[in-house]
Amino acid sequence: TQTGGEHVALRIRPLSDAEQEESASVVAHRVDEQMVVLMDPMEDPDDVLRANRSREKTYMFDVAFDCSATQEEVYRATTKGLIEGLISGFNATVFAYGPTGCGKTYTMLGTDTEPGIYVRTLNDLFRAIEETSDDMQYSVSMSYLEIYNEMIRDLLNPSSGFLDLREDSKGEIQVAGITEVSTINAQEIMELLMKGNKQRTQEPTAANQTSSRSHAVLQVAVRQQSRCPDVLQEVRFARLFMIDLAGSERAAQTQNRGQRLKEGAHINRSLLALGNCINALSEKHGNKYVNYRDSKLTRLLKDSLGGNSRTIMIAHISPASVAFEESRNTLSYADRAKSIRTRVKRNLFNVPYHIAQYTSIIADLRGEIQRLKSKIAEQSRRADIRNVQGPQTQYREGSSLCPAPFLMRA
Ligand SMILES: Nc1ncnc2c1ncn2[C@@H]1O[C@H](COP(=O)(O)OP(=O)(O)OP(=O)(O)O)[C@@H](O)[C@H]1O
Repeated sequence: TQTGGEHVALRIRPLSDAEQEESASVVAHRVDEQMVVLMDPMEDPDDVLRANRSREKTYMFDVAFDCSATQEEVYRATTKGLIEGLISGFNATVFAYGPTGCGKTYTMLGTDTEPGIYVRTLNDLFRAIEETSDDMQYSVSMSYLEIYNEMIRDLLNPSSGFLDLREDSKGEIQVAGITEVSTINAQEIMELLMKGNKQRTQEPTAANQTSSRSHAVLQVAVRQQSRCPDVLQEVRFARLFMIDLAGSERAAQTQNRGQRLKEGAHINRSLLALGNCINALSEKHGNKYVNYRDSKLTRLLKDSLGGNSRTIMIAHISPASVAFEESRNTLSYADRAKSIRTRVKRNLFNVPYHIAQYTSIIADLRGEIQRLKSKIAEQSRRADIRNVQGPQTQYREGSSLCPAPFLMRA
């Protein structure tokens, strides 16, 4: 068992064209590797009387990035470290949080030329598996879904309708009927994810032309088993969730009406439930009751948030003055997430063997017994021959064939 601290990163994206056109100033700055300052755009630096009412605030995270950070740097500092644990049976979760248009999809999926965390993680996972595959046998499967208005859709097979969450016999939450893909070709995966992402419910909002209205969840399951057959076969199983959350802005702030307002309410329900779980989990001595059942997202993430998983949150903000309120909300949400503590244990279990497998193991063991029996028989036959020859040798004392020690004893 390991105690994993919540790992919270913050990424500030570059000013967008629209923000530049609005002549927005930059109010969010990365001070150093961990510190971020959000300045108050309303503040007049010459107004000494109001200086102590400033809303300027600094925040500390495990790691902070600004617009100069590359996709590789963000991946290395956040997610890369999870892979070793994943192939040893530890669950992990990475989620991208933040308001619409602040770079969540860019960080997670990225572009063809600047791929994000999904593909980089899978590439390194496959490489790590290849390096240990002499002794271990792995199977990897992937699924990609969205949660939109509290309904689950398979992004790899959108025509399959809405899917249900079920709890399996081990108490783990599974999505019934989801498409599972097993491929270790990174190019193929990127194509699948790009295609899947196009199936996401996206609509232009006032805040983002191609705003994702849903939470997208890429789930990777890794199953590992020793290559040598044994009656009690140990199996390690781990799940990695990589989640691109829907925009966290309040419905009212994006001037949404009708359907958009309803979506906003559902998105907020999931994010509120997520926030409530984070709050409950981060209270040191207070109420430890965490209600995961409040939304599909928190039910699916039950193990990741409070239970058995290493969790990384990458919060995203715009640097622009016009986004001050949203950035402030995001920074304090991410700040609260820092105090979650999870206990992570390796997922190990023994597979109950099928009768046919027992029969083949018994046949193998019989063969092994037979081989050992004949080896023992051969050895005792040789020993008998030596015993018969031994005394004769001793009687030939003095002869040139007699070994020196016998001569001396005589
Ligand atoms: N770090 C970055 N560097 C360069 N471009 C970026 C960066 N972050 C975001 N962008 C660009 O900003 C735009 C909005 O980003 P993105 O779609 O990732 O936002 P989002 O947070 O996923 O939004 P939504 O919640 O609406 O889906 C995209 O055109 C994206 O390419």
